[in-house]
Amino acid sequence: MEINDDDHVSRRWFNVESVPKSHVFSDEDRPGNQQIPLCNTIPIIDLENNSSNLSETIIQACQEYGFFQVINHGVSEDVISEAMKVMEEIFNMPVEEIKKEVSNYSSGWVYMGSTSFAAKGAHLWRDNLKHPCHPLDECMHRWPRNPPRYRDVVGAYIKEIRRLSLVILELISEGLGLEEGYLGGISQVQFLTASNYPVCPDPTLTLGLLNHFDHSLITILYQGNVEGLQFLKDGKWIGVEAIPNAFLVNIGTQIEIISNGKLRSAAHRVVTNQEAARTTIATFINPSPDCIIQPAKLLIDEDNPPIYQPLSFRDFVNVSKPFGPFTDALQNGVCTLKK
Ligand SMILES: O=C(O)CCC(=O)C(=O)O
Ligand SMILES: [Fe+2]
Repeated sequence: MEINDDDHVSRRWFNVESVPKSHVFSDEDRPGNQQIPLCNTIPIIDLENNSSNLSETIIQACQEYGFFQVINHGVSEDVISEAMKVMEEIFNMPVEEIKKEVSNYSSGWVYMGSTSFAAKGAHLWRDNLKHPCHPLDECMHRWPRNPPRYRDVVGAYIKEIRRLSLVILELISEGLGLEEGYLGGISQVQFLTASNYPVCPDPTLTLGLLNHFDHSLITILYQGNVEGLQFLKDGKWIGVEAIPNAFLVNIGTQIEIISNGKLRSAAHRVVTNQEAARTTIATFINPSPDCIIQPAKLLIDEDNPPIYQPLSFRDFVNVSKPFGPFTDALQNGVCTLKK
C-alpha cells in the first residue's frame, strides 16, 4: 500500500498494521534489529551550579560527544509543556487544515506531511513543521494562525530559548578562549522545527530522520520523555536518554568550523518505536545567510593552520542542501523576510 497525503484528511494513515513499502528504507540505512545502547555518560550540565567550571565542562562534552544536556536552565516547565501541547494539537489537525494555512512556502513556514519529503528513496516516519523565529516581531505574523494560541505559546517558548542559546553560546565562546559575545553576535537567525514521530508497527524498517549533521551553530532540542535520537560515536550508534525538562544541545557544523575542528558536530538520526508517539521541538541557532563562517583568528597560528575555507552561510547551505528540496524555500523565508 502506498500512502498519499491527498487520500486522507487526517493522520489516520499512521494507524497502519504494517509499514507500507513507501516508508521502508534500504538495508544500509534502516536501523534493523541491532540493539542500540542508551548513553548514560553524555554530560548533564546544571546551569545553576556556580561551583563548577561550566565552560570547561561544556567544551569537554563538545569535544567528546558533540552533545550535552542542560538542566536548571531557567525555562519554566509551563512554557515547555504548553509549547509541546500546542505542537501536538497542530500535528493532530486534519492535514487539509494545515495545508490551508501554508498557502505558499514564501510565507516563511513549511509543513512537511507524511509523504512530502522523500530521502534516499523512502519517506520519513514523521510529520514536521518549520519556520523562522528570530527576530520574533518580524516572524510571528507568518506563523500558523491555528490553533489560535499558537503564536503566544510558541512566542513565549522561543523568547526563553533565545535567552538560553545566548547563555550557552557565551559559555562556548569563553571555553574556546574567544572574545565575549563572539558566538552570540553571529547567531542572527533562528529556526524552529517541530516533529511528530507516530507509533510505528515495525521500527526496524523505518526512520524518523536520516543520518545527518545540523548546519547550525548549536541546536537546542526538547524531546519530552520519549527516546528516539541516536548519534554516532566512534562509528557506533548510541541512544540519547530523554530527560523530562532538560534540553539536549548539540554542536552544529558552523561551530565545528569556527573552532577549527576543536569541537565536533556529531552525525545523528531518529528511530521510531512501537509504543509511544514522540513529539520534539528543535531550535536551530544559525548565522545570517551573508555571514562568512571560518575558523576564528584567535584559534589559528603556525601550529594550528585553518582546516576549513571561509564560506558564507548561504553558500554552505546551498552546497549541502540540509533541508533537501525545501532548502531554497527556507532560505527565501529568511532572506526575503519583510516587515
Ligand atoms: O527530533 C529529534 O529528536 C531530532 C531532530 C533533529 O535532529 C533535527 O531536526 O535536525
Ligand atoms: Fe538534527
